[in-house]
Amino acid sequence: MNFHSRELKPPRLCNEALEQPLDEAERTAMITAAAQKLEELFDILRIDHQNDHNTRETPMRVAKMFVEEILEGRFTAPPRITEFDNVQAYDQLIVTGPIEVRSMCAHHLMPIYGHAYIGILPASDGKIIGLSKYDRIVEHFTARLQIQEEMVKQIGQYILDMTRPRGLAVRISAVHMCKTQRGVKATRRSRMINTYYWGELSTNAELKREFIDECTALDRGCVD
Ligand SMILES: Nc1nc2c(ncn2[C@@H]2O[C@H](COP(=O)(O)OP(=O)(O)OP(=O)(O)O)[C@@H](O)[C@H]2O)c(=O)[nH]1
Repeated sequence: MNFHSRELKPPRLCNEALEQPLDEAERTAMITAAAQKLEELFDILRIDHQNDHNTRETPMRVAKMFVEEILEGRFTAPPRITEFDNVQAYDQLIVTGPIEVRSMCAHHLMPIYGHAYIGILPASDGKIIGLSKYDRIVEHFTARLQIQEEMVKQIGQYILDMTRPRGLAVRISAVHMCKTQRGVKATRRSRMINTYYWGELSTNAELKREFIDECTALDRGCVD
């Protein structure tokens, strides 16, 4: 699709971002084009979006929701990261979470929701990033069509590139509504949990155990 002078090539994967973030005019053009296609979809599904007061604005609403919310991470730049020098050479495990995960599954376009936990083993001569930035990074990489295995790796790789820690772990525990609301109609308590480890966290069993224990405590709300 061509918006104005710039050609917006689709990235190879649905969970990758465009080469350049959308500018305001491109964003508006994308929403308008998507709304027109959604109107066509409604026509095919025999939903009278012109006369039914409940669905009159829905194609535009849904188009906006996709571009500005659900897939926002494909169309915007990754969050700006504030780095601090690791002045005290802090080199022990830091665990942060739960961080809200709100995403959409690439196969059925159904919500994925749950929590992320991040474990960082900083390098004593490296950088420390602001705590809130982990939440922003998760928000950015989950606002795409995702599968959980790739989501943890994308989040981790970005943190790795930004901070070069000695070790890193990214864990997500989430409900996939493609499994609970349709198909096998699994119980809503059914979740998928996966963890990806890098550096010392991938080789040191004690550190892994410490990370999992902290996640379990945070998950149970044991830590105030
Ligand atoms: N490994 C993995 N599988 C996922 C994820 N999200 C959804 N799935 C699964 O991907 C599969 C989708 O492919 P298909 O088997 O072609 O879809 P389907 O015929 O509608 O399958 P059912 O969901 O079993 O009705 C389903 O088994 C989903 O449960 C994810 O994040 N990771």
